Amino acid sequence: MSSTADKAAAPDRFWSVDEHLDDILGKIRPLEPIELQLLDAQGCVLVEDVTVPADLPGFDNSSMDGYAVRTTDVEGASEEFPAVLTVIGDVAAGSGELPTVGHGEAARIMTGAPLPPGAEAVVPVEWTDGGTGGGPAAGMAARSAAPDGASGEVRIHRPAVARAHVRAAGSDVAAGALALRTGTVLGPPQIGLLAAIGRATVRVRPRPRVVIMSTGSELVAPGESLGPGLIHDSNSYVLTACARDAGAIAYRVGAVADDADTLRSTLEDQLVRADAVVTSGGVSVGAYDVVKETLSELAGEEGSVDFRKLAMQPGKPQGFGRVGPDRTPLLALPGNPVSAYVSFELFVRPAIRALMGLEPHDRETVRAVCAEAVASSPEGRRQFLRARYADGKVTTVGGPGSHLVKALAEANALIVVPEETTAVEVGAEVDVILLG
Ligand SMILES: Nc1nc2c(c(=O)[nH]1)N[C@H]1C(S)=C(S)[C@@H](COP(=O)(O)OP(=O)(O)OC[C@H]3O[C@@H](n4cnc5c(N)ncnc54)[C@H](O)[C@@H]3O)O[C@H]1N2
Ligand code: MOO
Repeated sequence: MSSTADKAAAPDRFWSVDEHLDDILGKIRPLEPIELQLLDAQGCVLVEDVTVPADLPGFDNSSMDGYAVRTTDVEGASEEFPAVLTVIGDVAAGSGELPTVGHGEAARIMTGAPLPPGAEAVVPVEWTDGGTGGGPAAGMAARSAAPDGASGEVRIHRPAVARAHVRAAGSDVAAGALALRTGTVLGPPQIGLLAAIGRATVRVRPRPRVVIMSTGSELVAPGESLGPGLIHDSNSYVLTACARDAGAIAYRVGAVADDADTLRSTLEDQLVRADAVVTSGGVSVGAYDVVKETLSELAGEEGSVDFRKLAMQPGKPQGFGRVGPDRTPLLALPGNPVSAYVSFELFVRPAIRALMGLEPHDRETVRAVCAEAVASSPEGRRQFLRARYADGKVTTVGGPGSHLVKALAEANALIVVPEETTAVEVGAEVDVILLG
């Protein structure tokens, strides 16, 4: 990592990709935990050990629709010589009052219903006549259509061992056991487990609120017509989508004009709802690069943002700092659309994950064979080429131009050409970041 003294000594030096990322991650702390409703906690990191308050399942219950019986009553039963039992009633899922099954008796029972006292096993309805007096039943008639099914006689065609088709209380997880350990990322199955054990809320690190601001007086919102020299603002959309995809709650701010006062006041307004701010555009060396101009002048309570050149392509000009009274992290990305996207992947995505208390890096990098040559790559810069990866092979899509959004939309990977490599031959192996 570069010290302040290094920077003062060489203000124009190129930062490596790793130095810039280290600088960002070194200054980002995970957000303070809060209690969230289960569904709001999806994708978040748990910050408590969750123990199971009561057995799951909470009671012995049937795993099949069938008949709850005593095993001795069905010993030796067959289709030819069925055991004939008196049906004493129904036990449906949710039944609170249970009939006691005595000798020579059976209760018709539904999947998930509590095993009634006296019964030792469940015989699936397909192994009975379903109370019809005919051959093997395919299922039970609906209670609404045949209320008498809960009475009369049933012929059982097979014997049953004790506990057959019975799910024991606590067989999923017992009371007092650890359900989920602190640090667990809450995906759908973990949320399901929490709900099953009765937890309505959990303590997690929240999703960061990320404000996305694109800048540029040439930008017009999609859906609006273009005047001369104007273009549609795509960066704020792609970056908002990226931020959501990374796990953030993203707030897209419409394009801000290249005007220092507007930028400053918009930023001030947005800081109240931001755990991080991402800007695009205005970080290069032009006369209208207002982000750089405005944010590099911040001082004292306003925080500070450092603008630097990175040894990468695309994504050379970048800014990073902390702004406002809460020292909210701000990442200023270059405006070229591909540069903005690649910069998000490399720097903002890990930053969002760090705010959530997650391992910053989640994109998989694999080795792949280049199916076509890369004619040239700038020496001293790590190049990220848009590509399609499949079955161990990778092919570039589009060229290296940072404006090629169609090719970006076709890519599923980035080829990483190292700083010292200036060309890649067909058949050579390269690192490929899979974009997921
Ligand atoms: N003389 C130099 N010129 C440039 C250099 C340099 O080193 N010397 N660096 C180039 C590189 S590399 C990049 S990347 C860009 C970065 O420029 P800015 O961050 O200042 O971005 P802008 O000038 O605002 O825009 C660049 C380009 O991208 C388009 N753009 C911007 N915002 C959006 C948006 N929200 N949606 C769609 N397109 C957007 C904008 O119209 C420009 O075409 O600077 C190079 N120049
Ligand atoms: O670095 Mo720029 O991001 O090459 O187009």
